[in-house]
Formats: sequence, C-alpha cells, structure tokens
Amino acid sequence: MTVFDRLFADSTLSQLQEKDVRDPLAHKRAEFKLPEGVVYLDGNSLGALPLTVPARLARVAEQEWGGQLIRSWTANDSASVGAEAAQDWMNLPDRVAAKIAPLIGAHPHEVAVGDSTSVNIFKLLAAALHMAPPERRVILTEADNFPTDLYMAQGLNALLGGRYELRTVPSADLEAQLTDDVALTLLTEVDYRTGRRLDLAGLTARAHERGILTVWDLAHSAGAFPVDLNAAGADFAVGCGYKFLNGGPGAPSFLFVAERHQDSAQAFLSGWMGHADPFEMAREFTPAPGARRYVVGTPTVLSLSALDAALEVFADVDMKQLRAKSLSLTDTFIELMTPLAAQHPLTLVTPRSHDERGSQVSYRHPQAREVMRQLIERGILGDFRTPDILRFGFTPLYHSHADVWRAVQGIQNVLEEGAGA
Ligand SMILES: Cc1ncc(COP(=O)(O)O)c(C=O)c1O
Ligand SMILES: Nc1c(O)cccc1C(=O)C[C@H](N)C(=O)O
Repeated sequence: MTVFDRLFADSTLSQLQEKDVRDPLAHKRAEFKLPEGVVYLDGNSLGALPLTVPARLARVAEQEWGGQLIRSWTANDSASVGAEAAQDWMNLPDRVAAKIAPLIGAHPHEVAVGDSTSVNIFKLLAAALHMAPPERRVILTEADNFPTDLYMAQGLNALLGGRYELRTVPSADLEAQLTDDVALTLLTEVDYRTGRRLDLAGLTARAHERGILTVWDLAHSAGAFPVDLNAAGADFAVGCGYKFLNGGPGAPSFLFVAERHQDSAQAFLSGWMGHADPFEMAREFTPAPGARRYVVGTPTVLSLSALDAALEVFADVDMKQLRAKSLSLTDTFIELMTPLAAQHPLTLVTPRSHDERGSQVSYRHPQAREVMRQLIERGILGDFRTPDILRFGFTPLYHSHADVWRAVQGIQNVLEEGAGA
C-alpha cells in the first residue's frame, strides 16, 4: 500500500466512523457478546449471542427446571416460587410467536414456533397442497433454492405417490411460470448464495391472480429487515430462529399461516401439543385455535427460552431504521470493494438495487474456498458457499461502518498477500 493509499484509507475510515457516531442503532452492539479482534460477518448463518441469553438459560436450568421441576409446565403460583420462576412453559411457544409476529407483519395467532425450518416447510407444503385444486400438479420453485426446501418438497411428493412435479426455474422466469397447472410456489425471499431479494409482495399478488398459493422461506429475511406478510397477502411462511433472530445454534423455527386459511389448512403433523386441550388425552385430534395447532410435540424449553430472551433485543428497534442501516452497511461494503474487484477476479453477484438486496453481499472468486479460509484465519468470519461464492452477512444490530472498513482491509490483505495474490 502506498503512502497515498494509506492517507486515503485513513480519511475513509474517519468518514465511516462519523457515520457510526450518527447511527441510531449504535447502542445495540453492547447487547451482544462479540469477541475482540473478530469481524463477524456470519449472522446470516448463526446470529451472535445476545447478552440476555446466558442469564436466562441459567435461570431456566437452575430455578425453573432444577427448583420447580415439573411444576414449571403450568402457570406457577408466583407468590410461592418467586415471580422470576413463574414461567408457564406450556405457553412458551405462543409467547415467542407473539414476539416474532411484529417482525414479520403477522398477528400472534398466525405464528407458531417450534421444530426446524425444514420440518415447518413440510408441514406447510402438506397443508397448502391439500388445499389446492387437485388438477394443479406443479410445485414451482427456484433451481437455486436452499437445498432443504427442495428436499422437503421431494420427500413429501414421494409420500404422495409422486403426484406432483417439482418445477425448478431460474428466478428471472418465475413470473412467466405462474401457470394454471401450478398449485403453489415455494420461494426463499433472499437467496442464500447471492443475497438477491425477490419481490415478495409482487410475486404473491401475481400468484394469487392465477389461483396459486405461496409458501415463503424467510430464513434470510426475518430480523434482517421489516417483513410485512399480511400487507403482501402472503399465505404461508417459515423462517429460522438462529440467523438474524439470534436464537442460538439450532434455535426453533417459526411458521406463519394467514388467518383466512386457518379453518381450511390442515395440520397433518397433528401432535398432542397442537391439540386444543392436550391433557384431555382425547382419542381424536381437535386442533388448537390459530397457528398453535402446528406445534407438534413437547416444546423445547431450553432453546425456546434462549430465543425468547434473544428477541428482547428487538423490543426498542425501529425496523425501518434497521433496514436503512443494513443498506448503508452493504452499500459501503460494495463501494469499498469496487477497487479490489477491478484488480482481482472478484465478481459481485448481489444486486446493486436496494429493492433486490437482502442483508448480505456475495462475490464470486475462482479460489473462494481458500480466500475464505485465510480470511477466517485473520478473524474476518464470512462463508464460502459452493461452487465459488464468498458470502458476507451484515447484521445492522451489531455492525458498524468501521467493521465494514476492517473487513475490506482484511480482504485486501488476503487478496494481495495470500490466496488471491
Ligand atoms: C433458505 C434456508 N432455508 C432453510 C434453512 C435451514 O433449515 P433448518 O433450520 O431446517 O436447518 C436454511 C439454512 O440453514 C436456509 O438458508
Ligand atoms: N443451519 C446451519 C447449520 O446447522 C450449520 C452450518 C450452517 C448452517 C446454516 O444456517 C447455513 C445457512 N442456512 C446458509 O444460508 O448457508
């Protein structure tokens, strides 16, 4: 780096630090544990640890489980056990659902929390296919959708005797492929590799004009920017608890069923915890009201408690500000990377248009795997995704513009001294 480059870099950094001073969300970073010397650009795979979580887990383990034992399943008498321990585990999925609902533009009774995203995709595909007119035999999805979405559709179709065709098309062709034979679309709003964001509202409206139901995967959307499922008229959706919702490794997933479908959509994984009165121990399944019927078995109290505590960080967050900051971070990253992309075999695959971008930026590089390995060694934690993608996730709750600068410095060093050189 020349002296001129150094001066230029320093003045860029001070301009970015000024932006950080004006950032209305800057204080949120102190609510997370982030190791020194690491720029963590992987919150789109595993969100960082909110500081509310360890204390909550300790309390659930020691007081609720250790102290109250089985009594914690029901609403406790807070006078006898202390308000802290009155946890009512049975309704924990509903309390977590109520915290996720405003982040995705849903009513609390339209959201259920539990199981993995994969399992929830299965539940909703089964419900939606059962509702669709029988002559519609196509499940329309994207060729590059996240593999589990494709696998769940394949598995369900096998169970249904191969009755459906899983039609995979490039995203550019989606609208043209909304034909009369399509039963439903299974689409991920933000592509896990490229970070390209689909027009959820527009595609939902076009699908409905043609009598098609929509199942949206919000894995890379929920908690990353405001989502408004009801404004878009969406039918069904799922999403991850461990990415931008920061619920921890393997955190429970959520699903959404629009209120207007709740009487006609059937919960085929009809477990006792989705029953209207589980302890009636009835022989027939009577679904609980609303989306609660999609909760299958015993709530996973430890992981639900972690997610519940993690969601507290959103309580005072204006999601429009969150989106504005996310775009500012990703714009800054793209801008700082532009000179590097001119000198190295880096190809931006994330759209520049704000409307088409999630909260990550990705580049192709012929040695992407090795570049990412060296970045991780230097404390710049992003992802390699096959075949040649460098993926950098930005979490506006805890990233600063100075972090973006540091990440680009690290990438420059690797490209000039390491793998890319
Ligand atoms: C788009 C998408 N859907 C689903 C998943 C994961 O599903 P699960 O929670 O079942 O592992 C991921 C990431 O793991 C994802 O990126
Ligand atoms: N869920 C993951 C896991 O259990 C291990 C490693 C990574 C993940 C991920 O979340 C991957 C992520 N969905 C992706 O977009 O690539």
